[in-house]
Amino acid sequence: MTGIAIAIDGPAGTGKSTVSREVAKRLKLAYFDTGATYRVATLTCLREGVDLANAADVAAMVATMNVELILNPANPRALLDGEDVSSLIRTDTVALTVSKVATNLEARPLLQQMQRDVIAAEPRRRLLRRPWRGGRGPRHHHRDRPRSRPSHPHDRRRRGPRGTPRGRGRGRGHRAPGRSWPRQDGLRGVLLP
Ligand SMILES: Nc1ncnc2c1ncn2[C@@H]1O[C@H](COP(=O)(O)OP(=O)(O)O)[C@@H](O)[C@H]1O
Ligand SMILES: Nc1ccn([C@H]2C[C@H](O)[C@@H](COP(=O)(O)OP(=O)(O)O)O2)c(=O)n1
Repeated sequence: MTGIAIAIDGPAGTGKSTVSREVAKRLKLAYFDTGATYRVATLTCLREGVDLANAADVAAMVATMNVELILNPANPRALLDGEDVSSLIRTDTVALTVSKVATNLEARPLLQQMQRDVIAAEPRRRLLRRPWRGGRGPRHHHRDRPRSRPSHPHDRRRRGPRGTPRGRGRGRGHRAPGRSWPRQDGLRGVLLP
């Protein structure tokens, strides 16, 4: 047996996340909020002015976004280009638009692969994945992933005219303290000691 899966279901706002975090805390598991990956992707697109109805543009942005998730159940955080966006991704603006990214059949497999990468890179502690209400996306194979960073019309704006990073002076090269699994682009998990 490789693990135990616990499903917690219920309407929004009924305490699924709270229970999941508490379970993770008590069992000393990492806490990986997969919904946060969709929320961060949505925030990124909103910030960069990407049309959420344009599946290819959204997917290109998802493929290049620089996200770190702190998997500590006592204080799970989401960092975008080093900036803590944990509160921003919970705003109504994101909540009302995140489904457009979550149902984007080009972006979804990229995010799912990133989620698998985070899980695969967390060998020492098991992960508790938050349950969610919704259907399954298409299965995605590693070989389908773009091998290099795709060119994108928003790239120039993201980098700035002279290649300056976005955020508060802590761009792509920034690494949060703690163990991390950096990728050139994309999502990574960080579990603070
Ligand atoms: N047992 C509880 N008693 C009181 N408030 C709770 C309880 N569980 C969760 N909450 C609060 O309810 C709100 C929604 O909880 P959350 O875990 O985010 O729900 P869900 O993940 O199901 O959407 C949060 O503000 C949380 O603090
Ligand atoms: N594994 C997941 C987790 C979330 N999603 C979708 C479902 C929602 O539209 C968004 C945000 O998920 P989140 O769990 O934060 O949403 P709620 O807490 O239920 O409001 O992402 C998904 O498609 N797959």
